[in-house]
Amino acid sequence: MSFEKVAIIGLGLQGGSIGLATQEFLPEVQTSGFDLDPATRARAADRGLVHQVCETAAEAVRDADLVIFCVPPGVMGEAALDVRDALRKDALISDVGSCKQSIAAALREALPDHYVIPAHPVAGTENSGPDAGFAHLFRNRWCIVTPPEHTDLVKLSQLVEFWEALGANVEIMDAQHHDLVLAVTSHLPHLIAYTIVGTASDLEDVTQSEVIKYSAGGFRDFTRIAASDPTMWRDVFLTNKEAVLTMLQRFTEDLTALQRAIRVGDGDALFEQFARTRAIRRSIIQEGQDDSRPDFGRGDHENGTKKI
Ligand SMILES: NC(=O)c1ccc[n+]([C@@H]2O[C@H](COP(=O)([O-])OP(=O)(O)OC[C@H]3O[C@@H](n4cnc5c(N)ncnc54)[C@H](O)[C@@H]3O)[C@@H](O)[C@H]2O)c1
Ligand SMILES: O=C(O)C(=O)C[C@]1(C(=O)O)C=C[C@@H](O)C=C1
Repeated sequence: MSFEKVAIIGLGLQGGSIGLATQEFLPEVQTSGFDLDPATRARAADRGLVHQVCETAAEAVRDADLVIFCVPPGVMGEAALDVRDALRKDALISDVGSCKQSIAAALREALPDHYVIPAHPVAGTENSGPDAGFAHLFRNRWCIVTPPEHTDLVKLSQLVEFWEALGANVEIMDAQHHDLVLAVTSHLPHLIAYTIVGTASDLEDVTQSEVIKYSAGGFRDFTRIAASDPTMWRDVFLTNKEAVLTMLQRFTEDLTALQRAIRVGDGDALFEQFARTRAIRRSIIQEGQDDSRPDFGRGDHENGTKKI
């Protein structure tokens, strides 16, 4: 492995998982970490999320040749500014943020003299904080790397090698394209889940206890997604605003078309749409991309997504 010391800023789900995975799959690499929250630092030390939990961000990045920011999207820039003067000159800067264009801009503005190669592991759960991380989070999951034009190819291949060592399948993508794709595959589904769970619990003739009692079906899957971290998701929608609004516009048009089909009794239109989406789900399963990985089910780890 090209890196000798990896510093992780933010020791929640992502930071903790990177720390644990690095220790498990790259035992020769030193890991250090910092979190703004003292209770999280204490818990990170108890769980051994990294070899060394530091009291300051500057101390964590000292001598590190890879620094990964694992904080909410809205504070990437300020977290980077915190370490600017303590960084090694040749340290590679990366992150795991869910949106790429605005985070890349914030990191580059804070650290103009460093190589910044952003990344996004498309792997997560609805849990957050220092107890949420686990070493196998990235196994067989995509990690999308969004290098800037004319990036240093050696540094890029080192970062790819790092993520592959943690078990991820790496894809290189343009940041703008990433934000558009993830707006529809990740951000919009979260917005829909937050909306539908809120709507159900707001209904005057449906009590809270009924929402819980009858949520054994499809609705239950929505409640899992809607339990995701409010800080992170507030930041995702504010930092990927344009792409989300574009996709939301398309979604609203399609929803209106279905609404009309129901109103006018157009069963063919409904059947056609549902048959098309069923085929999509089945092709995902055929390609082995469903979420029923043997290491990702109930009981295999403490805090991963449980199938419900
Ligand atoms: N949760 C997911 O499913 C998921 C998946 C892929 C990527 N991401 C991205 O990963 C990043 C982290 O998300 P997470 O799920 O690990 O969140 P998390 O809430 O579990 O962890 C974030 C941690 O950052 C700490 N923090 C906040 N500001 C800080 C600062 N200025 N300096 C140091 N620490 C600070 C918080 O105390 C917290 O412990 C986000 O940018 C998110 O978009 C999340
Ligand atoms: O499985 C989940 O709970 C997730 O929401 C993970 C998920 C996703 O939407 O796929 C959430 C945010 C990310 O940036 C990447 C992964």
